[in-house]
Amino acid sequence: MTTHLLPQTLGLEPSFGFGDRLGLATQGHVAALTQRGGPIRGIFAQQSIRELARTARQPDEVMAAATLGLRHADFDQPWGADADHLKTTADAERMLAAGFTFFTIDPSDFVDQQADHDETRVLDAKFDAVREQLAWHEHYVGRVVEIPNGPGFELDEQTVRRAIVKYGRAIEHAVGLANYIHEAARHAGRTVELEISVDETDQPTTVPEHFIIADRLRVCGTTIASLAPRFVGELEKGIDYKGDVEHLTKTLTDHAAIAEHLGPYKLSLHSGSDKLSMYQPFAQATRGRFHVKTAGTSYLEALRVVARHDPKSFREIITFSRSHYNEDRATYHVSATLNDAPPVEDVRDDTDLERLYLERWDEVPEGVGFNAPGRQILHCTFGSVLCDQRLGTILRQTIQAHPQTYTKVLTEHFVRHLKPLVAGIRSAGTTSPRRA
Ligand SMILES: O=C(O)[C@@H](O)[C@H](O)[C@H](O)C(=O)CO
Repeated sequence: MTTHLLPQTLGLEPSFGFGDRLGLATQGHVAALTQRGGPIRGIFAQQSIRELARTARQPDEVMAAATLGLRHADFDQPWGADADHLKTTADAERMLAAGFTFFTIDPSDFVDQQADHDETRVLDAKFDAVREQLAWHEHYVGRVVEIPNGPGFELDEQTVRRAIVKYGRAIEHAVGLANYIHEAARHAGRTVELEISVDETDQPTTVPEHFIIADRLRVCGTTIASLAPRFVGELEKGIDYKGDVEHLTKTLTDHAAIAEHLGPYKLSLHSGSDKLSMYQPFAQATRGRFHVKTAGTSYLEALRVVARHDPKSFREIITFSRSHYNEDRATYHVSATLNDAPPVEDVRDDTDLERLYLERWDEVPEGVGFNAPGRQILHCTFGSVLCDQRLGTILRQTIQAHPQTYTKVLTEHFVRHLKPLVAGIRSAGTTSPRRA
């Protein structure tokens, strides 16, 4: 059976990112996608520059691990490779050289988040400072926007000024980096696709802001495969969605209508691990034009293998992770504190300890609110554990000694993720491109 050993662009097909911080998870990822992925394509090589730095890995190691896992699994479908959260041309060069095909541009360093809170006097001063450079203000003020099958709104002066101050420089940076990536890929004889991610802001991306971002990209000739807005609610690492799913669904429908009208392009869900209550509405509202990005949850399932085969080392990893959590959580959206989960010495039973630190949303007894601070403490400290000579070695050796267990727990875990996504595609009545 021939296999697709090289990643390729996936276009508008529904896709799912299986970030793998150990480089040992691909076979479990493939098993889950093959079992319950339906029309969803897999992105089996996915790491952000931040993850590479925290795990001291190189892009070509990520690509090699995914390719090896796919070869062992005899995988014969198209797949993608996501160079995630790129901020500079140097980031892009590294990932292009390693053969990545999907480039996620992260212009968040140029997003002025304070604009959401600035009083008019301050906002006007900031706007006056950029109005010459970002001379597209007149193009939007007073415009009445009617999106087919979507929202209608008027772009008043304050809305446009705030959007320009908040996102204007970020859009310019994203367009510049997109042009660089396309030119570098052309020189290398490669085909690539782009995502723009503005998901890591404190405030949600409003529908008018999304419209202005997408329309500027269109006017500048920047074609994207996907866009990652900051959705409403709380999308914390390693746990389910926190918020009003009904309100989320309404905003997803609006965002999807803009993507259809100004693209088409996919909506991308970052921190997509374990967002079980989001998946069906997300897939349905986008009518299958979505990308879901996960990474931390595969690392947590690796710790589950240690919990089951070497509980003593699992205890040591928890204690070590707790000692690093307050520092490592700095760039991640999490709410757990060390007081929310007990130190290992307070939990005698090993099974209880696995449940306390690795409990999943669908294992929570009916009526008990899902909150998993232990998951967040372990999720954010992946880099410290993997780079610790002793514990990183124990973790890798345990997985290599019990590959079937890792494949089993990953398959079970990602089937839970994929089932609601496929159900959402089907309930939207789309006939997403069938597998070749
Ligand atoms: O930790 C990271 O930097 C990545 O996993 C990043 O958060 C990624 O974009 C993501 O959201 C995966 O869940």
